[in-house]
Amino acid sequence: MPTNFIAGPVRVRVPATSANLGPGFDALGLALGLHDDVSAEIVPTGVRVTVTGQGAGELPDDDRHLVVRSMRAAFERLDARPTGLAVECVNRIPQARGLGSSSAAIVAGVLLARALVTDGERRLDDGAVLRLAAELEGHPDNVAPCLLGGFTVAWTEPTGARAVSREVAEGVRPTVYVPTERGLTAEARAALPATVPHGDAALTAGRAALLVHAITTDPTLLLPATVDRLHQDYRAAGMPATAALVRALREAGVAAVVSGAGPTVLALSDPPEGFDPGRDWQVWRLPIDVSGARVARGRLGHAERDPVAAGRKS
Ligand SMILES: Nc1ncnc2c1ncn2[C@@H]1O[C@H](COP(=O)(O)OP(=O)(O)O)[C@@H](O)[C@H]1O
Ligand SMILES: N[C@@H](CCOP(=O)(O)O)C(=O)O
Repeated sequence: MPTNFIAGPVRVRVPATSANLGPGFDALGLALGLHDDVSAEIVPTGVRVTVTGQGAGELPDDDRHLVVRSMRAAFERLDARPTGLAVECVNRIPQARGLGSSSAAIVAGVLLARALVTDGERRLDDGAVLRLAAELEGHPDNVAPCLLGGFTVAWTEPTGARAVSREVAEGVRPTVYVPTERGLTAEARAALPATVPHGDAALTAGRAALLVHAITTDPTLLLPATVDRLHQDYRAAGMPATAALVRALREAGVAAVVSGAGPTVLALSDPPEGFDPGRDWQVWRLPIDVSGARVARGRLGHAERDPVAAGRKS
């Protein structure tokens, strides 16, 4: 049976995410109140991508664009063949910084493709969307909070990725310290060893379990709960300023970790009055995104087209 497309554009708002949260490598993640807005429409021919904000003038404007590649992957699952695509991206999530920009682009693409197909939700349910997005990203810990919002635990079974989302306790106050320099996740993953000492694995597993309790119930435990021995030390040489800031914040009693694969630093509690991060970081206090990716009919409106998110001008 031929696939039918809906008439007119659809849009999606996708949150930034911070993965790992210290000990939860490739498993734990948090959705943050900083978003990309993307719209897509079926057009008679060709592929056209416009980008405003982060990545404008750098990202490809054709089939190589990650949103389009993700749409293509979803269309394939849906057995749908669009004639052409027009995509508009308003990006606020800094790219290659450890804030899940690639996952946001992938989730946007998969959800937009599904929304453009008339019976898309029936043919690609939410579980299938998570599985496909995790497959495209290569690990599930960013796409899970991006889709579900809140704090998520993700894991992979033989059939693919799964995830649960939990509400975050009051008193968890995320701040991100975003540097100018970039770091590609693929390169940071290449810095990891194939095996780790049993003691490091055991310690980290215990802290990851404690973190689920700390972040959902008792934030006073966040400092011990964010100790990791699986990835941050191995990656420190590639991001010395990040490692130094994590250390300084932790010595000041702040539950700070490398955000994702870095080089952004995530603090889950407030720094002491007058704390000086010591160089030119962009420092953003971000709310938690509780709803995850949201899809709607229609093109981007005036508010969605503002590339600078409210409160993000520090
Ligand atoms: N909004 C976007 N649109 C298109 N491509 C993107 C977007 N965000 C990220 N990417 C692609 O993903 C790369 C960064 O991915 P990655 O190294 O995983 O960093 P991050 O931690 O930001 O996800 C970018 O260099 C770019 O190629
Ligand atoms: N678990 C992954 C998380 C990568 O997150 P990103 O935001 O840097 O893409 C890893 O640590 O490699």
